Amino acid sequence: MVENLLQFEGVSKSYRSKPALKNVSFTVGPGKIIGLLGTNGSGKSTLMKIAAGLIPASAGKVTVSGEPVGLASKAVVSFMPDRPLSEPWMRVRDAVAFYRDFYQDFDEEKARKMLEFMHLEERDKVNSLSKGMNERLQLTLTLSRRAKLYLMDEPIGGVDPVARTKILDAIVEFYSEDSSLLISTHLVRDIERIFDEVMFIRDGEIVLQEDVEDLRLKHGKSVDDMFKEVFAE
Ligand SMILES: Nc1ncnc2c1ncn2[C@@H]1O[C@H](COP(=O)(O)OP(=O)(O)OP(=O)(O)O)[C@@H](O)[C@H]1O
Repeated sequence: MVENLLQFEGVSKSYRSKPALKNVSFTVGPGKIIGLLGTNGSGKSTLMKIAAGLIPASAGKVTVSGEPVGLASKAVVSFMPDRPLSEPWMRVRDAVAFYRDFYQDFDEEKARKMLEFMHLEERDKVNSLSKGMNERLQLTLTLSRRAKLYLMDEPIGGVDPVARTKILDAIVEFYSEDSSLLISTHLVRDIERIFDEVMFIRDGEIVLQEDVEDLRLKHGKSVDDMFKEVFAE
């Protein structure tokens, strides 16, 4: 039996009375890079935060490797938030030390290699890093944990095309194939080359989940073309 790394069953979430996720069900298998694609406000961050155990669902069931989301799942899920998790005084080396002390599964050797790949200096102040360099640091910290499931919320949002390429190359280079990676974005064209599978989310509902090769064969379209078609206003 193939183990489901992440499973949502009938998950809904409302903020006060406003629905953000409506009866969402899907599974993520091991060894895949999956794109969670949707326009602004479609529910991507909400879904990510629920999977990471940062906010509760209003209804439904969420499991990671068969266990309900909670302390045990947090130990095997590495979440890259859309804003940096660091203190203003920190240098890159402090941020790395902070992660090392906090997460037992942190691979310092891998972090060093990634910092080098990303052209980040250990003495750089986190506060004075550009947006793109900051995203590189967040990605380094997130991927340096030996997790089963990586969740990345808009890892290439707000950076220029050169930085995007570097970040995507780092994901491909440093991702370990026995884990899975769920990446949310609306920048489909730049990133579709790295996806095995895509999920389209619209107004809080998953409207398509498909293997990227199948999608291209079946519809004769790139993911980006499909995305534009599904989300045309
Ligand atoms: N803390 C909150 N309080 C109230 N409403 C919220 C909150 N967070 C999100 N929402 C609403 O829930 C819906 C889904 O938001 P969410 O942030 O999940 O979307 P998203 O797809 O990540 O969007 P974006 O690409 O713009 O980041 C939106 O309508 C948003 O306004």
